[in-house]
Amino acid sequence: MHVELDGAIINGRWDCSTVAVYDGVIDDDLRSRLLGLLGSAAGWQPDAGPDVLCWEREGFRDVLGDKSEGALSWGLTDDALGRLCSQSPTPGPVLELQSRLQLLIDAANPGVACTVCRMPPAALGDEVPPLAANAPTAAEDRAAFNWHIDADPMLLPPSPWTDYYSRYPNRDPGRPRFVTALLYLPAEWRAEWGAPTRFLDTPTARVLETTPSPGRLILMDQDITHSVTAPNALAGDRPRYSLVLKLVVHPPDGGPLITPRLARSEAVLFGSAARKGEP
Ligand SMILES: O=C(O)CCC(=O)C(=O)O
Ligand SMILES: [Fe+2]
Repeated sequence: MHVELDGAIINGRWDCSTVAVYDGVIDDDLRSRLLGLLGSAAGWQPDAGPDVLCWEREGFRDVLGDKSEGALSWGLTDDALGRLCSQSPTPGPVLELQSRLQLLIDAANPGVACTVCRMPPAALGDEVPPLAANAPTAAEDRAAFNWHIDADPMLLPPSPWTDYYSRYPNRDPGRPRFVTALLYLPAEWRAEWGAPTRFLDTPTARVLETTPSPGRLILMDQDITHSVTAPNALAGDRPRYSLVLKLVVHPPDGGPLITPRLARSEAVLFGSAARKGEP
């Protein structure tokens, strides 16, 4: 599935955000090794609940690092997050994920050499890690999962990044595109357990949902308003684990001013994205 939403004219150019859903990019072996990074030991049973040596109850941590009061959901401890984000060395499964994402972007942009990088600390500061994980469960306070954006190159705080690139609309041709890779990690997830990710088409208030499925990968623009939802009671205690990797996709240096694509196929237009050319 490759969907466009949030259609608008930006700087005289028709612009839409993308949500692209990929099955089969993350095979079961890589899925289970990535899930293993969210626990401390081989004996951990992911379906029984988050490993308390790596997870704690906290407010949902969005890109601003807020811990909203009273809304308790599971978040990785600082130590576990540090291990996940480490680049000395980078955990093997994360390296492999990154190289598959580069191949996927290569395939989506034939003949155009785009480069996939982690969101650098120069853009959002050291407080916002480029990797995060979620483990919503049915028992949780649903208010914990707010609508949010991950980041927007137009709304960055002053930083070395804005010194260099200034602020610009995401998807501006020739500029780095802010993209999030979201991965569903449970070994099994049934439709009746719910917990979709929701994406808001702001101009029409219509909501697009992606259904969790083992190893399913979502590539999405970071400026889309979206939210996690909690599983429903049929899921029991089972957490719906997801891994989130914040990326920037650079178009080629000095080449034609293009916007890197997130999928090769033609997009289905959702909500306001279908309004192109309307008065
Ligand atoms: O797990 C999900 O459905 C989305 C997670 C998310 O939006 C985030 O961690 O920023
Ligand atoms: Fe998010």
